[in-house]
This record gives sequence, structure tokens and C-alpha cells, in this order.
Amino acid sequence: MIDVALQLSVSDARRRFDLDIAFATDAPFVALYGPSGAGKSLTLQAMAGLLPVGAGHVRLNGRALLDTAAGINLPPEARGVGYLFQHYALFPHLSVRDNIAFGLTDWRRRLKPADAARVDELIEAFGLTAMARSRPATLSGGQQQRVALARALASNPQVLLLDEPFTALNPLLRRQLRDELRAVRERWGIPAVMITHDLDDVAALAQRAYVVDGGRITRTVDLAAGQGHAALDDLPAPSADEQRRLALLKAELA
Ligand SMILES: Nc1ncnc2c1ncn2[C@@H]1O[C@H](COP(=O)(O)OP(=O)(O)OP(=O)(O)O)[C@@H](O)[C@H]1O
Repeated sequence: MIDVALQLSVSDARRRFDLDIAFATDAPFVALYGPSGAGKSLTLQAMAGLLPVGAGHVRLNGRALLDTAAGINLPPEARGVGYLFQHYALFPHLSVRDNIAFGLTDWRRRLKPADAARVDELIEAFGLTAMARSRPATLSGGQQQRVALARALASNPQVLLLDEPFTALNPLLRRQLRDELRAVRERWGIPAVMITHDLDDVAALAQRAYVVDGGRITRTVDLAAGQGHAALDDLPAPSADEQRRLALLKAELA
């Protein structure tokens, strides 16, 4: 069970954005869908402990990662969360293997034997053996996505948070990696919360979708097996203009 209630505000000199999101679900795969700037990434960041939360809680199978009323606020590394960042955020100077192992190493970049075995298992499971010593820049988009996913899984997380895992990929590869992600999630038995702008992603992977707009959940869509696109037909598609505007805002804030 993922149980989330988050109230927070972010602001700079000119703007302020209020997030007030709450959802609780047993669905193994949850999608957050909505226009650019709706508050989806802020939600994942707050769940991961990367953003201060004014009030609320994050509970995972009954374990409180955050509970402002009870004074609980676990640091990111204690939350058991695997995070796949938008555009992957791989370390360019580290090999594929070191990228995947990064969160498990001590300051000398040494791995415990059990962790090394897990890293090797992930490298093999994601078909990365031949390029384990290569740097990310020499990999294709699909291979980079696999490295990012393997890194998110390396610390044996209790939940996967995926921020637009497929955006950088062409449609053919996207379809293939969707299937891989579904298989991987099932193999490791980890629930996932995924941000996407693509209704095909929602239909292919999620049992539950939340439409996020203006910092709030405006719709909940249940996608029973086989229902596929039917439940999504009347959902709004984000416009190219929305995408452009947020990219500009983000560049301004960076
Ligand atoms: N540190 C910040 N200071 C001020 N505003 C911020 C900050 N971080 C995010 N925002 C604003 O909060 C809003 C929500 O951002 P968020 O990244 O969660 O959107 P999103 O739904 O993930 O969009 P996208 O799908 O394009 O990634 C946006 O308007 C964004 O500009």
C-alpha cells in the first residue's frame, strides 16, 4: 500500500506553486499523468525525501517515511526508494557498472560481496554485460535507460519512482522498454509510481492513474485488466505548447 498526503509550496522571487496531493492505493503500478508544470515531479521528489514538505505523510506498506504530525522525516537514503530521474542523470565520468553500483559503494567506491553480486545480476538482467565498463555517453538511449533503471533497483528499494522513464526514446524502443519495465517490476515485485505524458504508457503499464493538474489530483482512473485505452479516452493530452513553456520556466529557474 502506498499512502501519500503532501502539502508543500515552492517559490522563487516571482512565482509560487502550491502542491496539495493525496492518494492511497494497492495498485502495483501507479501513473501520474497531467500537463507540464502540474506538480508531478514535485510529488515524486517529496516522496523520495528530496524536498521539504509542509504537512503530510508518506507511508509504504504501513512504514512511515514521513509523518509531519509525528515528527518523522527519514532521509532519502533511509526511505528505500529507487528513483529514476528525468533524462536519467547518469554520471558521465563513471562506467555503467559504477553508475549502477554508485549508491551501494563506500567512499572508496568499494562494494560488499552481496552488493557486487546484485549489481552483476542487474547488469546481466538488463543486457548490459558487454558495455559494463563503458561510459554512458557511448551508449544508445535505450541502453542508458536500462542503466538508469538498474541503478534505481540496485539498493533493493521498496518502491520505484520513475520520472518520465521513456521520454528520450523513439516510439519503437519505447514499446520495447515498456515491456521490459513491466517484466522487471514483476520480477523484483516492487510497486512503481511513474510520471508520464503519454497515454500509451498509462494504458500499457498502470492499474491506477491519477490526473494531476494545478498541484492537485483532479481525476482518478482505474484501469482494470483489458480495459486499456477505453478508460483514458476522454483524458486531455498535454499540448506541445505546454511542454515548451515549462522547459523555458525550468531553464529560468535553473
Ligand atoms: N524550486 C522551485 N521554485 C519555484 N517553482 C518551482 C520549483 N520547482 C518547481 N517549481 C514549479 O512548480 C510547478 C510544478 O513543477 P513540477 O516539476 O512538479 O511539474 P511537472 O508536473 O513534473 O511538469 P513536467 O511534466 O513538465 O515535468 C511548475 O510550475 C514549476 O515551475
